[in-house]
Amino acid sequence: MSAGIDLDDVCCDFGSFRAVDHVNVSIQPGEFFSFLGPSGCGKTTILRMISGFTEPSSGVVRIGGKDMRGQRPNQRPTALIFQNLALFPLMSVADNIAFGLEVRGVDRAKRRARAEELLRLVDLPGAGDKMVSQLSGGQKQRVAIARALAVEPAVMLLDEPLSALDLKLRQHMRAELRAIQKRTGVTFIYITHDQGEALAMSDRVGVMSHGRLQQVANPRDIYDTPVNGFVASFVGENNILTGTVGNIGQGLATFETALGVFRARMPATSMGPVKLYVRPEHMRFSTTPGEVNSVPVTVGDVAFEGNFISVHATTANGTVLVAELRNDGTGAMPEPGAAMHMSFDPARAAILPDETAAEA
Ligand SMILES: Nc1ncnc2c1ncn2[C@@H]1O[C@H](COP(=O)(O)OP(=O)(O)OP(=O)(O)O)[C@@H](O)[C@H]1O
Repeated sequence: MSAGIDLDDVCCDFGSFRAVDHVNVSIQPGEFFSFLGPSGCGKTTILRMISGFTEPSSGVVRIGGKDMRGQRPNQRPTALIFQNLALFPLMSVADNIAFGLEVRGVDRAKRRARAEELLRLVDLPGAGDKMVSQLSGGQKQRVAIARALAVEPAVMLLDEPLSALDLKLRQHMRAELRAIQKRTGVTFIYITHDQGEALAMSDRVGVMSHGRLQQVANPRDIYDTPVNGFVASFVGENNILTGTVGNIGQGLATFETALGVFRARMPATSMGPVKLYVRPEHMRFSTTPGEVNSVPVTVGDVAFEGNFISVHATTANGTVLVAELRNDGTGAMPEPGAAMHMSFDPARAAILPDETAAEA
């Protein structure tokens, strides 16, 4: 019932502009896979090439191992869900869900039974007789998913389906979508520019920039071990320092900056420019200098955010460093104006090819 998808060296050109640039990825049957990236990076174009609305300029899309060249959208085992749901407002919920089955000539009793089954699946049991106009945004979204699932697609393609919903509902629907995907076992391909959505729902995430797939990994690895400055900066926050690499050995390197010499992981030797990236939650404060990677600072803004405390501090040369401290009552809590030391564990900092280099 679910199928894998292979994008084999796929490119898509619009005139002289290359929107998708040599993308290679294999998505497993039953996987929840997200393409994550900023506006214009080529996500929708990838989805359109999978669904058949756009043909690749070169390369091959395979669904369930089958070459899709020449296969029209309605010949592909895919269903597409957009932000604008295009439900029929004057039809009942059940008729909306069963619409695709009616087109295929399935009889009324079977359509109704299938609609009820799908309503239970999306957690709207008994809502079949309601009109679409009586539903909330989140309920409409679930009806749209049920309607797409009615025709038993092997692959669901979701194009920012939650972006029209308010924040609370969006967060709730993340868990719903994930649960629906697990229950059905259908392959979900989800595109979004919202890192929180991609990280929370996906088995794996493909981060894109300028038509290129920068990294494909599970959410934890995307966040903890980004391969370059673009991924590090697009997914989460960072303190970023410029400098030059000194000695390299056993995965760690020294990095000479205007603030002093630091040690950090260097996952790959890069021929181009590199920068040092440290996430705010890995910065520590102390009243005495730390043993490694320590820099004296003057504490600036201390913002209480509930579960964490965000602290800005300034070094002697005016560089602003940001820390996020857990609000758990442990560790020295910086006070505005205090002279302190900030430090970070070398294993928690990375020297990576810099952002502009990754995007070039
Ligand atoms: N039919 C087209 N003709 C010309 N250029 C196009 C066409 N479709 C897309 N593009 C361009 O290709 C690039 C990628 O577009 P795409 O819609 O895939 O991006 P996206 O990552 O989905 O962005 P968004 O998040 O804003 O939807 C953009 O620069 C866009 O302007």
